[in-house]
Amino acid sequence: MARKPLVAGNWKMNLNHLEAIALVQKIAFSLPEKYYAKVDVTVLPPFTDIRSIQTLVDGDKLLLTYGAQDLSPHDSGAYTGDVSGPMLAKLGCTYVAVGHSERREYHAEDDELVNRKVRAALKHGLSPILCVGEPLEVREAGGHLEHATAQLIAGLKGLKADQVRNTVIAYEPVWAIGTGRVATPSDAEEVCAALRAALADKYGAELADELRILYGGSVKSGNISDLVKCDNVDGALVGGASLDGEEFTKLCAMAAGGPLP
Ligand SMILES: O=C(CO)COP(=O)(O)O
Repeated sequence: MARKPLVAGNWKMNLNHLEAIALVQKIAFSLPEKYYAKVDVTVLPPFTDIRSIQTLVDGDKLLLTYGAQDLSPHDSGAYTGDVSGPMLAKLGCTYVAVGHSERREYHAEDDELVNRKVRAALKHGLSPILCVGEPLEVREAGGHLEHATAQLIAGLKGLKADQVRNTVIAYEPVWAIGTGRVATPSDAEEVCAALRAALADKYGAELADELRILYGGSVKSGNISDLVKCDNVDGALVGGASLDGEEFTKLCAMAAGGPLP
């Protein structure tokens, strides 16, 4: 089955709302509309930027979507500093990243919490981008397939096939994030294929075939083509390169199969 690639720009803790508007305008201006037939493009800004982006996307009827980098497992209540699924849904978010390795590391998020966040996202009509991936020592010890697969299964625990249909998986090896050390296409394919096999095992081949599995970690316009040529890599979760409008636009065009005119 041909899955439409998705390129998601994870801005992390960068860009205020004015800078966000400028970047989204730049992407909208630089990526011709016809590319959206071949690639879905989304940006995941900090929470403080989302309302501004919503206004711009709605007002100018832009074809890109947007989402958030995290959400609370709760719907509302005394959870100082948290932002809930209903709040993000109300802002028109399509996606929300869950279980990014930076959240797991700096906020001590474990698989159980990640699973609750995946459920919260799905409950409110948001597509979770469930991030999995091994640290360097696990890769060096040869445990990367087991590690990523275990995180995937734990993140989706208790969910039925119908519920996971709107989920996106992102394989992001920790050693490739922000290091300039991109996984080789065959490394990425090996893990993404194993993740799809695990999904097929649990939910059946038909659903596993539909779900998009992204690769993330030092993706740039110069290496995206070889990654998306892999059978089981359906796009990218992009950090640093998503902050530069020109570079990100080029990257999206390459993911769609060709350079910009
Ligand atoms: O963490 C990432 C995306 O979520 C990857 O970051 P870089 O593209 O900067 O390596």
